[in-house]
Amino acid sequence: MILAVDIGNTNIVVGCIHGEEICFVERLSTVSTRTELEYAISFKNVLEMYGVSIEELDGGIISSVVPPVTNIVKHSMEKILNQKVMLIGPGVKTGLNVLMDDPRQVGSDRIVNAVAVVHEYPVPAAIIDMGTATTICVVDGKKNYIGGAIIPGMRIAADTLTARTAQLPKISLEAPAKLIGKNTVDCMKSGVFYGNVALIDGMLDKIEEEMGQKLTIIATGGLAKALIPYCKHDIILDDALLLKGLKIIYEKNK
Ligand SMILES: Nc1ncnc2c1ncn2[C@@H]1O[C@H](COP(=O)(O)OP(=O)(O)O)[C@@H](O)[C@H]1O
Ligand SMILES: CC(C)(COP(=O)(O)O)[C@@H](O)C(=O)NCCC(=O)O
Ligand SMILES: [K+]
Repeated sequence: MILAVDIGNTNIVVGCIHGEEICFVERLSTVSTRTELEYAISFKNVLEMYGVSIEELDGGIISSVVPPVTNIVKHSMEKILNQKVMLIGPGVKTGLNVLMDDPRQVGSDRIVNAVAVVHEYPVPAAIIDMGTATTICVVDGKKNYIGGAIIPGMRIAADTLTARTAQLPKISLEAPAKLIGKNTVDCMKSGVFYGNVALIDGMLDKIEEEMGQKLTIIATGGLAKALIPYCKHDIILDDALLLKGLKIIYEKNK
């Protein structure tokens, strides 16, 4: 069994993978002031909650898009596992052909998601990751990573609307009953929520147009579950996509 960790700008996703089976997926907040010990205690607690003992773990792997937190988390995992932990980055084989101006610039979460997709789903494919940012990544019919888009995440969009105006309150991110809002809060919720639904559908239409073919579409990330069911495209929800990619990369490099 391996301990797989994905450090995002809002949350650290933690999971254990045994063979092909994802045993659990949980989230801790990404907090740059937390210490190695504090993260180690959190990881130990999560493992204990799911009845996983340290002896069952063969190793660990991390993907991070938050450099200031990467080493703190890496060292905390090494403390628990008592061995070196693999970090996605230079020198780690992913098997993915990244056709970008500078492949090193691409966020490791986007690479790892794409590795899982080419392994598990028909290509060409588009991956939507709705986290702090909403990212779209496109894999072509030859399993090349060819690019995508980076969009302000739904929480960022809502919070910026609140922060940069005098009269707009902080809102939660659920779908209001009607698209045409009758009060400030419902108007904001409609704009942010249904606006993002339209954005996803619109981007997918345009991407399929540019590619000249239909794509398999897979969505992941903390906000996907709530929003994707409202989209008109056929979209597969896969909460564990990144963990699956980490497992594949771990096996390739161990
Ligand atoms: N289980 C959940 N249910 C609803 N919203 C969630 C859940 N998990 C995360 N979120 C929301 O998703 C966003 C972060 O998504 P996540 O994929 O964890 O981000 P990142 O990878 O950027 O750290 C936040 O706005 C958070 O409030
Ligand atoms: C685009 C991101 C900020 C998304 O991060 P997240 O929302 O998962 O926290 C991250 O993948 C990143 O920092 N990428 C580097 C730039 C790039 O991918 O081109
Ligand atoms: K992410």
